[in-house]
Amino acid sequence: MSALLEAEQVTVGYGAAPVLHDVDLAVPAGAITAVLGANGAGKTTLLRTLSGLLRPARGRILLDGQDLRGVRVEEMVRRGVAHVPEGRGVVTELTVDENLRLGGLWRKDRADAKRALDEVYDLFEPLARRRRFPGHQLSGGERQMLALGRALVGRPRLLLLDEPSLGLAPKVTGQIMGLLRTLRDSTGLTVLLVEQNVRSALSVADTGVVMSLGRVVAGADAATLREDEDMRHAYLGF
Ligand SMILES: Nc1ncnc2c1ncn2[C@@H]1O[C@H](COP(=O)(O)OP(=O)(O)OP(=O)(O)O)[C@@H](O)[C@H]1O
Repeated sequence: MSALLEAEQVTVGYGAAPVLHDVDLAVPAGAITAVLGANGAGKTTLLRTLSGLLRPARGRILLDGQDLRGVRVEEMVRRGVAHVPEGRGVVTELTVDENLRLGGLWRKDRADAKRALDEVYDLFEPLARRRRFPGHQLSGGERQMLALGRALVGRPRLLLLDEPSLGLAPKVTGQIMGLLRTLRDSTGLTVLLVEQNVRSALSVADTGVVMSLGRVVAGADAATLREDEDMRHAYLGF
């Protein structure tokens, strides 16, 4: 499998002290990759760096083999990279419909933006029923659907998802994981999924990387990670 996105020897932090150290990562195209690790391991920082929100102090990020140095976040979106941050980022004062339309505003092909919006309503029936509801009236699961749906309206090639299961009932988490699989299979979507919920992440992912203290300490296919008892005990807590 070829890599859609790569990090090479990336070191990055918020101030002088690095949070990520010499991180190498290859995100295979058309697959779901889970990023696992304890609190504070650097998973969110990795996602923010890959989406262009944080600039590496050293190392480089490549999309389709092209160095992303100097590429702005808006341009990343145009190139098909969508980042759904932890906390969901729904605009609570706007309606469901307005939130979803925000995800397609930048697109020149207005007819396809409309089609993508309709597809999201087909995927997320609870959103279709609540089109005119303001974001603050939605449940946690619905907000998560909305954040995901808004990203999908932009027809991304790569979805960077931070903790989509946070605060959700297991059933809703299962639905979201199932949807990621469906999108991978039907559209070839590439997903990088940060999750505390290791079991659910490894149940849906094709491959996984394990982070500890700002470093990638392991990378393997998901089945291998599920079965590696030493790894599970040392880093994954189950
Ligand atoms: N905005 C920030 N400013 C300074 N330090 C930060 C900032 N955000 C995160 N850090 C630090 O970077 C380290 C890695 O945090 P990060 O959020 O990337 O980890 P994580 O693996 O995503 O953990 P969690 O699951 O708790 O979100 C932590 O030590 C954290 O305190």
